[in-house]
Amino acid sequence: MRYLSAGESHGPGLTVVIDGFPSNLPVSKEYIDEQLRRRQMGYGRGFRQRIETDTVEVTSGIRFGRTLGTPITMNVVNRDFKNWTDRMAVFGEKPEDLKEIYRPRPGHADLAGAIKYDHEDIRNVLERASARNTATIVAAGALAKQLLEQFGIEVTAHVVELCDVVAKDLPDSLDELRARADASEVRCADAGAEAEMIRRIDEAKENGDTVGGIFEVIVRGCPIGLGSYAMPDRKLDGRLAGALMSIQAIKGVEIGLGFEAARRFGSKVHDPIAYANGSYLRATNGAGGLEGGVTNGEDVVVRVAMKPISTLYKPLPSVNMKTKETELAAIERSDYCALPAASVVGENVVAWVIADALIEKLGGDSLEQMQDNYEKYRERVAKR
Ligand SMILES: Cc1cc2nc3c(=O)[nH]c(=O)nc-3n(C[C@H](O)[C@H](O)[C@H](O)COP(=O)(O)O)c2cc1C
Ligand SMILES: C=C(O[C@@H]1CC(C(=O)O)=C[C@@H](OP(=O)(O)O)[C@H]1O)C(=O)O
Repeated sequence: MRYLSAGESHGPGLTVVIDGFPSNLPVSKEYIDEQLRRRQMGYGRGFRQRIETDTVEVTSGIRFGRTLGTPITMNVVNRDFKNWTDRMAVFGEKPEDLKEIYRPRPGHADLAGAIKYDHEDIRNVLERASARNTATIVAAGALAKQLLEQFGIEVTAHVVELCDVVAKDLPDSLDELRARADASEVRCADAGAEAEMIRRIDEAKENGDTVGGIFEVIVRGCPIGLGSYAMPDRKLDGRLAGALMSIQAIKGVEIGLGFEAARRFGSKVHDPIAYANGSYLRATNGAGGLEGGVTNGEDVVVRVAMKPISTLYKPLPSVNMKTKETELAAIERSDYCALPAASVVGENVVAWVIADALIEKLGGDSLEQMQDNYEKYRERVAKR
């Protein structure tokens, strides 16, 4: 399964085309739109989210609410485009009084992108580098989630650290964790930490600054055997890390104990194997559900680090690329903290990667064939 996406942040809209999605899956537009709504939420977002109400228009690959097995095209309109028609017109002459951007923002794609693609106006870079595009992978992930649901696989993301504030009081139950994260303005399941996190975002906003943090994604219900150790590019840990790192502003991915494993003796890292009631069990999950790049039947647990937003309302020094003079970086309307939104993006990205691995394992032409193959595979696994 693969997808391509397109669209500028303030252009007419975004498009995603998905190829290789199985046929006959009942899918709901409301579910996709709900994922898009969740992505727009979160304390610390900028004014843009008050303009947009993201929903999909599906123009191919679905008929009477079921996937056809053919390319699925989904479009999301940029409502803000109507305010940008002078600056973002697709055709026509460039206005003489167009305000161009020459002062790259440290941390954004501005400098490297302008040099790489020979652009004078940095807007030509930032429009596509923008995380506005994450709406497309969320729409794709929303389809993936509906597929995973058929196989009892669920994916949940929640914020575990924001700047220097760490969530500590987390429930054991995944349902409770999800309910609390969904009810939280920062998608954090620890109410005490949430209040402190909100204070950090306020502090950043007051100081013209920004904050990032860490979110965790948990996948429950994966069968043993998704991914493979046989070739490096088939390893599911690498595929998850690659997909998550490709989200804007993501700078680190840990699986299971992650970096902490490097600090411990092996006996305190690896998960002893037991067998009871017809299945293999682990009392611990330091591996985060992945050994050799293959799911081992435990929860897949991934932690993802997001850097603070690059655009600072109190900007850092930069260089005017026209004059080469030292000047402060440009200011674009911006979020102060987009960690809660990024966690929703991460949840949908992980759903996409897991669904892709499931299709690979079970054969992805139709839902029925996948279900038959799943039943047979489960029977085999139960005999081992
Ligand atoms: C949901 C989300 C919202 C974001 N909002 C902004 C923003 O408002 N302003 C900004 O400068 N960067 C924002 N970013 C981050 C930039 O898009 C990102 O830093 C930039 O494209 C450079 O890519 P890199 O950080 O991956 O190197 C956001 C990222 C995410 C995931
Ligand atoms: C538009 C979205 O995020 C944008 C991501 C973004 C960036 O530089 O990445 C910059 C901001 O764009 P604008 O200047 O239009 O407010 C964010 O709002 C979105 O997530 O829907």
